[in-house]
Amino acid sequence: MAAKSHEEEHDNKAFGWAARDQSGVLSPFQFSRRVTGEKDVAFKVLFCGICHSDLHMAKNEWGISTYPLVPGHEIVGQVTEVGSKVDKFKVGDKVGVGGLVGSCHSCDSCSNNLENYCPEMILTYSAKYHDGTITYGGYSDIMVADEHFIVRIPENLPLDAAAPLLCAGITVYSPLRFFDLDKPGMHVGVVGLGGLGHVAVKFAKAMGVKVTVISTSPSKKQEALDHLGADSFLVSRDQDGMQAAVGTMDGIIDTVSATHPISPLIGLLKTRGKLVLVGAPEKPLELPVFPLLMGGKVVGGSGGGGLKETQEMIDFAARNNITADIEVISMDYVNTAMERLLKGDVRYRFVIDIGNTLKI
Ligand SMILES: NC(=O)c1ccc[n+]([C@@H]2O[C@H](COP(=O)([O-])OP(=O)(O)OC[C@H]3O[C@@H](n4cnc5c(N)ncnc54)[C@H](O)[C@@H]3O)[C@@H](O)[C@H]2O)c1
Ligand SMILES: [Zn+2]
Repeated sequence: MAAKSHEEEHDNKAFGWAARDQSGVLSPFQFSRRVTGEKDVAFKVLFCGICHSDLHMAKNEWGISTYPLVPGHEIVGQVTEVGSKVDKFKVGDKVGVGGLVGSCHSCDSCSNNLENYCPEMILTYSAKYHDGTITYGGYSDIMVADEHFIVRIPENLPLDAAAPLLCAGITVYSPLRFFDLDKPGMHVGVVGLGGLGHVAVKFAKAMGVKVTVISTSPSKKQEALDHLGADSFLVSRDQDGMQAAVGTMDGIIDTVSATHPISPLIGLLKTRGKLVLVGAPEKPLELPVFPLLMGGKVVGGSGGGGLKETQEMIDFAARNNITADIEVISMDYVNTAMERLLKGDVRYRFVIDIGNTLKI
């Protein structure tokens, strides 16, 4: 039997924008989503952030993309239907979905609320769901997901500026907590002042940490200090400034999306300091060993976060009035937005107004 088309494999009609090949260019796409199952929550998508991962995936830079590919994993909206066994959500609730829509629920990682590290975790798009069909992300009109993967958006957060917390937010919050870089008085560096980096500054400041932004763009200095609340700003090419900061940081969150040298960053760490990589360049970074040995330093990584921690992060954001700084765009601007994102020309996250601008 021939496989059913994207439009017919499920009963609910859906519409979004998809990349068709490695050009990454997005265009309108009709597909379908499953009928709301007994543990599912269905919602109308209102806003969706554009993460740099969407760009890497649309262009298949990590070699795992399946086309047609509907990106989007910073998805927020309002619940339209819940399954008969859903008890945490009701119609009208404001909710979101981040990077994950499934996991095995029985491995060590899942048992420890780390669904993000489950070997069978299912990404929100371009992955195979339990029923064998391909998942599609939030650049689309409707969404359906198991209630376990649904996050409640606190009432006081604006939906558009809260959307990026579902990926950018949890991606930086989780390592600050796990690597013990969340203690008041500590000194943390944030490398790359983009979508992830700017919310890293906000979370770290709310935790009482002293923050230094390390960036290639001197033009971002004033805003980082005055507006985002960073304590200091280092231009990575400024050798004198970098030299003066050697050995001063307890940890560094590196959000850079392209390959870059990490030895200067390791140099900034105190003895036993930690460099945590969250940016995901397509090519490997060079790992210099001696700078690590000299000072017992640690290089680690972190990917997203589990669902319990994601809810904790967004509740923390609500208590501390943390949202992303966004540029809201219409759906048909998405390809231009992707080009600008590649050039670092956004302060600091594009969010698509799906509810008002996605038209068949
Ligand atoms: N670990 C995870 O779970 C996770 C989650 C989300 C995103 N990511 C990855 O994190 C990276 C950043 O994502 P984002 O959405 O914040 O992207 P972004 O484009 O908004 O920010 C990236 C920042 O890196 C800077 N940059 C780019 N190339 C650089 C270079 N060669 N040297 C120094 N700085 C450079 C840019 O100017 C920008 O400020 C991407 O690779 C993305 O795929 C990882
Ligand atoms: Zn992301």
